[in-house]
Amino acid sequence: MIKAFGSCTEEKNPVIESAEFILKDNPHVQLSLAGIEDVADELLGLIQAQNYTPNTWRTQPTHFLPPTPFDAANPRTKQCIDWIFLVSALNFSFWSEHQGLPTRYGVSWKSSWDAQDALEKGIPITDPVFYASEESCPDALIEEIFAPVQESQETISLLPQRIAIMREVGKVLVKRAPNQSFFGILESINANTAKGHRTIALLQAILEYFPCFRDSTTYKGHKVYFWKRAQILVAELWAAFYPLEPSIQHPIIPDGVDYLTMFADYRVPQILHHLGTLTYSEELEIILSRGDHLEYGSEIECSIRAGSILAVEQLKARMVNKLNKRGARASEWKGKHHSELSINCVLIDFFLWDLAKLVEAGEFSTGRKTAPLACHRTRSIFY
Ligand SMILES: Nc1nc2c(c(CN[C@H]3C=C[C@H](O)[C@@H]3O)cn2[C@@H]2O[C@H](COP(=O)(O)O)[C@@H](O)[C@H]2O)c(=O)[nH]1
Repeated sequence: MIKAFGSCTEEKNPVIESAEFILKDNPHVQLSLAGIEDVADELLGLIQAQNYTPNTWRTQPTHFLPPTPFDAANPRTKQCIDWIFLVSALNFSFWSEHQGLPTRYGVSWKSSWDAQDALEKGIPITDPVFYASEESCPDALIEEIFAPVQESQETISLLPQRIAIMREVGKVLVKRAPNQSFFGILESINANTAKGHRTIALLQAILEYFPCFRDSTTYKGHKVYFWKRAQILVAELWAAFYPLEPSIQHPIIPDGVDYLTMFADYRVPQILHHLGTLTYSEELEIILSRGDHLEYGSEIECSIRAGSILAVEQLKARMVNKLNKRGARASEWKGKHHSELSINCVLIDFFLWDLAKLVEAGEFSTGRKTAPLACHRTRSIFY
């Protein structure tokens, strides 16, 4: 049965099918196959040189780390899973009307993304029972958490929607999740789903339980799916709990993330275009330079996201091919913790996102002749 929000199919992620439909004869966005070929080489080189692995996730200063080795009974494990869940629910629309200026929105309170800091201050921010309730976690506290730095001339975008999402997802967890935690959902899926199907079942469950994760729209009369936040939730859980020892099976995402596509936001498309994997129409380039807003679900907005999904699929195919050709899949990966690592869209996406941030901060030069075009401006709860 195809559900209103879409069904994960075993054969192919519907996000890829949607992107293919959108990109066919698309007047605004096309893949540059020559660019993709070169960038695949370039990225492989960078990923290997930097020893970039799923464990790199652990090096981000704001990430709340789980205990190692994995310990289901350690309260921090549940807290970490619930923190990743909450952050993924709120992981949208941070682009600023004041891009590049000191007046842009910046969060003043460390606790807003730093769960460790919040917990130390006695705010149980990872606990759905706490944030589902207006009594224990009033709107005013959420506003305070997202309050801007003094020099900022804007507040966080879509604050009412963020508050509504916290209540919505919190209430679902409190009512329906075993142990009132996302960890309960995860454990129940892993226990009740056949081997090889658990990642898909998890993605499907996220879409079923939480309407605010259903990132889909209609393109030329056809239902299309992007599922950015739902997929990145699975991916961040995978990266956060990626074992430090290669011989150990993944404790919570045992079937891996090969099923997932990249997460179509506004930052990764920007770097993919800058690197030369995508070509844009003149009209689209003008729209981006002018900073025009693009409606969620509009044809151009769908096209940008679809282009990024397929560019990363193509990059992955070429990178895997190159590794296989070199016979290097197992032997040449000298990751810090892993001698064996295969490329997937999640790793490429995370690497590109981090790279985009370095380029934006002027800390890395891609050697391209022109600077990146501005990212596209869509105000949406989905990315
Ligand atoms: N495709 C993709 N999009 C990502 C992320 C992340 C962060 N993930 C962490 C996990 C691994 C990485 O190492 C990161 O530390 C955020 N976003 C999206 O970007 C936008 C915010 O951008 P800006 O306004 O510049 O801060 C917003 O739509 C947000 O949802 C990612 O990884 N992939």
